[in-house]
Amino acid sequence: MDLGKIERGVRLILEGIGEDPEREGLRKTPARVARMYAEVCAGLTEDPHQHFETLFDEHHQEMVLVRDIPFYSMCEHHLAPFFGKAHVAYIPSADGKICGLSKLARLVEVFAKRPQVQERLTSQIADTLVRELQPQGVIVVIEAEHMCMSMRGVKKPGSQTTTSSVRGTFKTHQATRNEAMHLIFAHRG
Ligand SMILES: Nc1nc2c(ncn2[C@@H]2O[C@H](COP(=O)(O)OP(=O)(O)OP(=O)(O)O)[C@@H](O)[C@H]2O)c(=O)[nH]1
Ligand SMILES: [Zn+2]
Repeated sequence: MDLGKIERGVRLILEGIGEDPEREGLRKTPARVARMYAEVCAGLTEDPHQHFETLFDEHHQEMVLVRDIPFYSMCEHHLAPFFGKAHVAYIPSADGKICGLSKLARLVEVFAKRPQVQERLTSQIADTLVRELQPQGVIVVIEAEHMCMSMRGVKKPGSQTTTSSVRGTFKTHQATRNEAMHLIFAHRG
């Protein structure tokens, strides 16, 4: 990550909007923003595989669901935040390979912390789980609000975008898919 380059860019933006980057309140802003971008885009330099080096053998042939995983990402069109909740479910492989529950949330983080579109975020999580766990099925549902739609442009605060990526059994077996959707959404009444 080239922090100096980001700093120079932020300084140019400040000049571009007619601000004085040398005034007291803004003097450290380019450096702060550079550190912020390094943090919110840290997933670009992370390999999701690192989170799946430790797996457990457990003959659990039913669904595992972690619901309501909060995330923050950056829309790649406007570099404005989009944020919400991810729900990640899988059915372990026939030979019974499971991962630590936190790893599902870590996977969301790796792909959220980079310039994204919600559709790709959803499918990257699903496809990585397929690759790492060879599960019988995976379903990923993401609900998010996009600041580029809330505070600018079409200005529709509160609008929620839902995306899903469905693999394996969840795709071929309607009842299994319905069960996952029920577990994800039913608690909302
Ligand atoms: N499919 C998809 N679109 C997104 C996402 N985040 C933002 N967008 C959209 O990206 C589009 C970019 O459209 P453009 O017409 O190039 O940009 P714009 O003129 O700023 O568009 P407006 O937002 O409509 O003002 C907008 O419609 C955004 O709502 C996302 O995660 N997925
Ligand atoms: Zn946007």
